[in-house]
Amino acid sequence: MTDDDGRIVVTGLSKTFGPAAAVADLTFTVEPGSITGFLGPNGAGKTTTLRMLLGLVRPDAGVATIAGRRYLDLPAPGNVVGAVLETGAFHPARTGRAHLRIYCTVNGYPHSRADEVLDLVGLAAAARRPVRGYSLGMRQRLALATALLGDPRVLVLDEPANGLDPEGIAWLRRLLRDLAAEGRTVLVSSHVLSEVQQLVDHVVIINRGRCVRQGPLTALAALHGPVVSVRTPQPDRLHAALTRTGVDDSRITRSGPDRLRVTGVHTDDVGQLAHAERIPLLWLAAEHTDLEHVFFTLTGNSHEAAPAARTGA
Ligand SMILES: Nc1ncnc2c1ncn2[C@@H]1O[C@H](COP(=O)(O)OP(=O)(O)OP(=O)(O)O)[C@@H](O)[C@H]1O
Repeated sequence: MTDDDGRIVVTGLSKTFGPAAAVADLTFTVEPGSITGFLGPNGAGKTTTLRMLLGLVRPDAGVATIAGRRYLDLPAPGNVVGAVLETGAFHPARTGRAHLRIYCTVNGYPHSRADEVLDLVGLAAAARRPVRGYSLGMRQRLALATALLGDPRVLVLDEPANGLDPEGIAWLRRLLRDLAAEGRTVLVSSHVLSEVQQLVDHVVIINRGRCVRQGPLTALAALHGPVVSVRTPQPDRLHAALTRTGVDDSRITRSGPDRLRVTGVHTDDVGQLAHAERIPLLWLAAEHTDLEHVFFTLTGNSHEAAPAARTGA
């Protein structure tokens, strides 16, 4: 397996439905050996992009390739790409095992492969139960098992964390990490960064059909800079002192009656400034970078940024 084998390359992809562009001149690359989060708010164009990548929707312009070819031009797509776009398409009366065996028959895989992937996704104990009794999380696992049948180099998963409890997410993280460590390409979409933050090491963030950021998750954290939370009986004076030293007003928020939250400065700077101005401080702390806040800033959905305002506590 060489690195080129599993690269996803999206170049200038566009799709318009009626008057509105769902995807507009979208360009990004997903590298093998890592887990990439494909992120954007609801309606950003994630599913449309994945459907174009998988040959289910014809782009108006641009091209998406997997391992150097368009999906429809891949000679044995099931061995190259495993995809989960929706998890509702199971026959309710069929057992998980029967569902997978049908896929084995259709694709020419041995039936033993069904049991292997059931083991892999932790569904062996439920293999002989009808799917109608499966929880949403179990359906997610079965969908993932279906995608893994052909031992694909590339995995494309639409909202895989949806329906999983924290234990399920931890399990998914281990599984995807193992698959990526084997050199596979893993692309997972989500509209909630916090849901996949522990899962991914790279991100492609889209908004209104366009790429607004791509790169390592750690770079996203650096984009935000440090965040300081400070309590003082004189928040207005401290606010004014900060702006006098050049801190932009937009970086200072009042997060409580005696509390300010300041981005882009360090605790040392705030402490020294308060001392110089003789402003008493009751408390001063560096906050963990709130990636969700960065995400909302990038995608312009600041009205949803309530969790960020909460973090001063
Ligand atoms: N078949 C279609 N016909 C008309 N409009 C569509 C169609 N598919 C998607 N759209 C529109 O394109 C835009 C992008 O939708 P898409 O489902 O790709 O976004 P998304 O990022 O996957 O959102 P979500 O997280 O809600 O699934 C939306 O405005 C949607 O209403």
